[in-house]
Amino acid sequence: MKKNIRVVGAVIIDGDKILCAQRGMEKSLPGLWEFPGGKIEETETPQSALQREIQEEMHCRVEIGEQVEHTVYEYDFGIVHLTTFYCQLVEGTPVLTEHIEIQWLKADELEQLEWAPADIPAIEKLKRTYQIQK
Ligand SMILES: Nc1nc2c([nH]c(=O)n2[C@H]2C[C@H](O)[C@@H](COP(=O)(O)OP(=O)(O)OP(=O)(O)O)O2)c(=O)[nH]1
Repeated sequence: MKKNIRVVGAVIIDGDKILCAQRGMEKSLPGLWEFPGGKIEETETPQSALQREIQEEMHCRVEIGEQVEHTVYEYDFGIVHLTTFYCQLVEGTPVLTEHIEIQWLKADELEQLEWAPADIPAIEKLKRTYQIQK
């Protein structure tokens, strides 16, 4: 049986732009785009895991808001349960550590990147939400 992997991702919003991060080439899903974040550890809530991951990966602190989307996607290496949350930067600016590249894009530009498959529902939801606001 495949292992279940619980993952959180931060949809960091600054004005009308969203932070996108490109995965390293030595990782699973090499070179695909994702929301910064990672696996939830045993003792963590989704929010505390997200806060820790953003601190570790981006060297900044965020305020975590509403859930954007929850998706379950079966990869060859396991079943990823991905929950994404709206976040605002409250301290520091994101820096590159383990990602290859970061980009700030508008919601309707997100689909220009090649995203990890588990992220597609969140990308579509963000695009719809943005269209309603316009
Ligand atoms: N952080 C993050 N991970 C995602 C997203 N979408 C998606 O399918 N994933 C997958 C990639 C990884 O398999 C897993 C996140 O684990 P991680 O970020 O802690 O793991 P990792 O890449 O450092 O290590 P590994 O999977 O290469 O072992 O979830 C996303 O938007 N953000």
